[in-house]
Amino acid sequence: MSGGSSPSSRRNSSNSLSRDLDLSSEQGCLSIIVLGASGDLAKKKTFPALYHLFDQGFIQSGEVHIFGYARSNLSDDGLRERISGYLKGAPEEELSEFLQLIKYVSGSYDSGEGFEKLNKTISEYEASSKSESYRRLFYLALPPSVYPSVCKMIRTYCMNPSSHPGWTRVIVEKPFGKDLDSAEELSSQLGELFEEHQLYRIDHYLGKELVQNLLVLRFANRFLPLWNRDNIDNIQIVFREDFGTEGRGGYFDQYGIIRDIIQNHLLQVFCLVAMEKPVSLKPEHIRDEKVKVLQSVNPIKPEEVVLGQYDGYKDDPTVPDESNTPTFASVVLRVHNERWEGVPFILKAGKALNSRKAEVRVQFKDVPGDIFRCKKQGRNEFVIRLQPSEAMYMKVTVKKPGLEMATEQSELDLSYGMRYQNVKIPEAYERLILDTIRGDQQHFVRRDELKAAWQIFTPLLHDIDDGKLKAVPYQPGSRGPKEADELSARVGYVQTHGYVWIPPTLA
Ligand SMILES: NC(=O)C1=CN([C@@H]2O[C@H](COP(=O)(O)OP(=O)(O)OC[C@H]3O[C@@H](n4cnc5c(N)ncnc54)[C@H](OP(=O)(O)O)[C@@H]3O)[C@@H](O)[C@H]2O)C=CC1
Ligand SMILES: O=C1O[C@H](COP(=O)(O)O)[C@@H](O)[C@H](O)[C@H]1O
Repeated sequence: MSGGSSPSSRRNSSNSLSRDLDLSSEQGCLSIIVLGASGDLAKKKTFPALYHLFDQGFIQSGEVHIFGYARSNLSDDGLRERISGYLKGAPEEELSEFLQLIKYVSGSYDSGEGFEKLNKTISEYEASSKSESYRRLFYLALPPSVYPSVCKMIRTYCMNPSSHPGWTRVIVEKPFGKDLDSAEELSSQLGELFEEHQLYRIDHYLGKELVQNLLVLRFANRFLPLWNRDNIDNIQIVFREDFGTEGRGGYFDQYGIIRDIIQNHLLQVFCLVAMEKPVSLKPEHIRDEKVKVLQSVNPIKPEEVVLGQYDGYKDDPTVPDESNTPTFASVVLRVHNERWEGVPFILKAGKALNSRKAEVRVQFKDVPGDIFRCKKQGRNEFVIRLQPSEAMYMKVTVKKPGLEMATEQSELDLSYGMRYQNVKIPEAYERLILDTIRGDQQHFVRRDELKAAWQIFTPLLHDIDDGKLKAVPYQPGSRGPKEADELSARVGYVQTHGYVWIPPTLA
């Protein structure tokens, strides 16, 4: 938690940034409305992200007001108290200044009454602000089942008044549907109410520092023409969590790990790893390339899928005894294009495993004409660790220091904790909310991208739902089913043995 800077110095830093980014067209009175304000996501992610934006001067008193909306009967102070529970350690003065920006409005998600009241509260604040333009940002921290009715209410009662310039934007959270048909239905319902440029489909992985860095890494460097089937043998995109579905079994059981993690978070990472260079950094150019690569993915072969369910998952009373929902999956994607033909992309995610990490591991082919017996040392691997402890490292074979001409594996290492010691890496939600305020859709999922993503996974998901593919049991705290490592080996991944990393020290 940062602190210590005075509100005026925070404002100055924000002003200079605004100037650099030429955000003058994005000024005026800003209302941020968090729908589902009493819920988990709002408490744990949305309000803390708003606080951090405030703390850094990106949103400021006098310009912004925050409204919480939910069914619960709460007072302004009641909501503020809940939020401050998740902002422990924040300097008291700043926290209290931030909390004073928050108002609570209670109402249901499907009746005009509550939304009329909400609109009235926002309008009173706007009128008192004396601003020319009004910006309204709605954040739906809600279950997707209520998106259509809530969006209809926003459209009917709460749009930015046409008498004032400005905008209305809506952030929606995943899951966007359960399969291709349901996602398309949801997209059509929302599409009838809002234009695509007003909708921000959030995938918080796109707000992570090293995910955003993928584009820079690939397209701002000269050494990565190696990034193709001639040099790369296989690529793994891995998500591991060392805790189970604790308390979320009821939700999780309806979705499973493929819908929860792979179809969205890992597939977005896949897009950035596999797509071609966009024409420019314009959001539409980037998203065009993502759609293209998604459309080049071949149908998934059932023999290139391993599903697992950890022992004890069904002990949760909200999970049915006969559940076949996977808590672990390893799925091989194959891309039918000139760059990637023949290179397996192994997308692997699991809960209740032996470690927590998310990474991209690019494994290169064996060295041809191997005079140094490199094969024994292991292949070159380029690892981009998204979390925890952000890092990029390339495992390389080098001469072992000494008199002998011996080799060993070492690493070219960019550990963020070492290289950027005084830099605070922002939370994903912080960035993405700021992007929405600025109208930058680069890191949000476009409708056709979502459709292409569901097209890849829907046949597999239907087979799982129909019980045609079974989840094998695995021990909590393990690596997951051994069948997953066997699948990786079968499609070409060669595990390196004997590599030991010695963390660098400052001395
Ligand atoms: N800057 C930094 O912070 C750096 C840190 N390191 C650290 O050094 C250690 C070793 O690095 P590295 O070799 O890259 O990473 P790991 O040893 O974590 O993993 C190497 C690969 O082996 C796989 N693997 C692990 N166990 C098995 C198994 N039993 N069967 C089959 N496959 C297996 C992993 O799969 P899976 O992903 O499924 O686990 C992964 O693909 C790590 O702890 C790493 O974080 C190294 C370099 C730089
Ligand atoms: O979207 C989700 O992500 C979290 C993991 O997010 P991370 O930023 O901590 O990696 C996961 O626990 C949850 O099941 C899923 O819905």
